Amino acid sequence: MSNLKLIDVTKLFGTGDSQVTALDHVNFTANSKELTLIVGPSGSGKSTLLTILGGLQAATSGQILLNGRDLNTLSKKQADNFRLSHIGFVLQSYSLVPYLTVQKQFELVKRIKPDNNLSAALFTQYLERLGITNLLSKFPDQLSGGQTQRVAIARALYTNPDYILADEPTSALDSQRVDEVAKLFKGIAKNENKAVVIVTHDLRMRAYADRVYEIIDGKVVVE
Ligand SMILES: Nc1ncnc2c1ncn2[C@@H]1O[C@H](COP(=O)(O)OP(=O)(O)OP(=O)(O)O)[C@@H](O)[C@H]1O
Repeated sequence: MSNLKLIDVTKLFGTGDSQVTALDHVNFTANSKELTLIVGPSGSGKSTLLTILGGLQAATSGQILLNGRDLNTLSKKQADNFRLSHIGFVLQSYSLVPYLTVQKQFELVKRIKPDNNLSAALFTQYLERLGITNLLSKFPDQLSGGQTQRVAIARALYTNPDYILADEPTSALDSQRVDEVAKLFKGIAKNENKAVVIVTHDLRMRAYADRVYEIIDGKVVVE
C-alpha cells in the first residue's frame, strides 16, 4: 500500500498586508485503493493543496512524504521524473494542445513517457467508458466542455499513474456522466491500486468517497 502525505503544510502567498494563508498547517493523506475527496468553499485552498501534493508548487513550510520519504529531499530532476512517472493530473485548465487531435494528444504523452503506460486494450476500455472513442479525430476547439473534460481524464489515466490528482474533473458533466466517471475513478482506485484524489463541489461524488477532507480558510475542518 502506498501513500502520499502532507505533514503540517502551510502555504503563504504574498507578503505584508496582502499576505494570504492559502493552507494553514494542513495534514492530509492519499492512500492507494482509496478515492479521497477534497471539498470546501471557493478560495478555501483546495487547488493549492492538490498542486502542492503533486509537486506543481512548493509549500512554504511542512513536509510532503511519499511512502514516508520526504519529497523535498529529491533533486529537481528526480522530482520531475517522479511526477511524470507516478502522478496523473486533471487540472481545471485541461491543458489540451490546441493544434493536436484527441488521438495526437495521447500520442504526445506517449512520446514524453514511452514506458509503463496503459495497455492498448485497457486504454480502449477507458475511452469507451468515458464515451470519447468517437472523438479521436477531433481538435480541442471542436469539443464541448464535458468532452474536453473526459479527454483530459483519459490523458491522465493513459500514463498509468499511481496517484491521480483531479481538480473539479466533473464540473462540466451531466448527472449520468458524473456517475460514470465517479464509478470509473472508484474502480481504478480499488482494482488498480491507485490513490485517486478529487477536488470537487459536486455532492454526488461523496457517495463514492472513501475519505472526505473539508477545507475552510486553509484549514482541514473535517477528516
Ligand atoms: N498564485 C497565487 N497567488 C496569490 N494568491 C493565490 C494564488 N493561488 C491561490 N491564491 C489564494 O489562495 C487562496 C486559496 O486558493 P485556491 O485556488 O487554492 O482555492 P480553491 O479552494 O481551490 O478555490 P476554487 O474552489 O474557487 O477553485 C485564495 O485566497 C486564493 O486567492
